[in-house]
Amino acid sequence: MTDQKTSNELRVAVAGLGSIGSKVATALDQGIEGLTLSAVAVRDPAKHQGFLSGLRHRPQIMPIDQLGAAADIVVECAPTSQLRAIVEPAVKRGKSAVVVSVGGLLDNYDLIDLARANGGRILVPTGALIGLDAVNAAAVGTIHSVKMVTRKPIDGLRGAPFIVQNKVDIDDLREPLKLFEGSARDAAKGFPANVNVAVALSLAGIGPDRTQVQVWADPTVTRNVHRIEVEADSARFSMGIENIPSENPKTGMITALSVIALLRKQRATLCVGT
Ligand SMILES: NC(=O)C1=CN([C@@H]2O[C@H](COP(=O)(O)OP(=O)(O)OC[C@H]3O[C@@H](n4cnc5c(N)ncnc54)[C@H](O)[C@@H]3O)[C@@H](O)[C@H]2O)C=CC1
Ligand SMILES: O=C([O-])CC(=O)C(=O)O
Repeated sequence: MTDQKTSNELRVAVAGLGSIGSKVATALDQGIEGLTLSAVAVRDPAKHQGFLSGLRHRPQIMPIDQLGAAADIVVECAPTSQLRAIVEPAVKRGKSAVVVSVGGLLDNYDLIDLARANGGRILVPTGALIGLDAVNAAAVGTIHSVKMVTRKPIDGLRGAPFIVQNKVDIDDLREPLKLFEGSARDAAKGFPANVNVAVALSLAGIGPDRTQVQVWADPTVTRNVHRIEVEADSARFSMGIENIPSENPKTGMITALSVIALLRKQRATLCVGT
């Protein structure tokens, strides 16, 4: 597919049609002002035939690293391991990349310089979190501290590298267990599919080394619970969100909705919130 445009609509490509990507693709297909779903990348096309046939306008299926040539905005909805293959070709061409695997940005920080050098953009939605508008605003002044506590049901944590490497048995827990306490950077290494939110929070505020994170395995909760305390020279605020897990137990349902809300803002006449 060439990079030629046929209308003023922004062409959007979705990389990965899992829990987040399938909802984003559906919303685009149903209509978001000024945006068209132009392409998708999937690992196993046969698995997604039913879904793609149900769309009103069938997008092209392309290899993940070619989406950047076929769209104005590429939405990364894949595992962290695919982040670079998705974002690099887009920002190199001066396009925008929406990134949900935010933790992966920490190991690929040069992508931000690459985007800057080529007029590209990297957009991080608030995702499964809350209040990044307030954190952004507070960061214009001075933030003294940001603390976040994440509690997830056991199903949402199984297989995390921290748990596997430290051989922690979480299956028979009867009460909450604090698994980790440290920086957002280290939390992302230990729990790459669980604390993208902590990295997004850190990038909005005081960075991945100063943002303090706790991760708890909690058999008493059924939702992914995040509580945040911010102490700044302009304000002190506490925020909390209790996410209903999607069909992927690690991922809160609101994450896809946050991406859709961000896409709606790209061409909306009225934009509310920063
Ligand atoms: N920023 C945030 O607030 C949040 C971010 N996330 C992150 O978002 C990402 C996506 O999450 P989910 O949709 O729940 O994951 P998912 O596992 O449901 O979907 C990922 C999809 O990517 C596909 N995929 C993998 N390799 C591919 C390739 N080479 N080409 C094309 N497709 C490929 C998989 O087949 C799968 O369908 C994850 O990294 C997750 O950790 C999740 C929750 C919150
Ligand atoms: O969905 C959530 O609650 C948060 C999550 O998985 C992440 O940040 O990776």
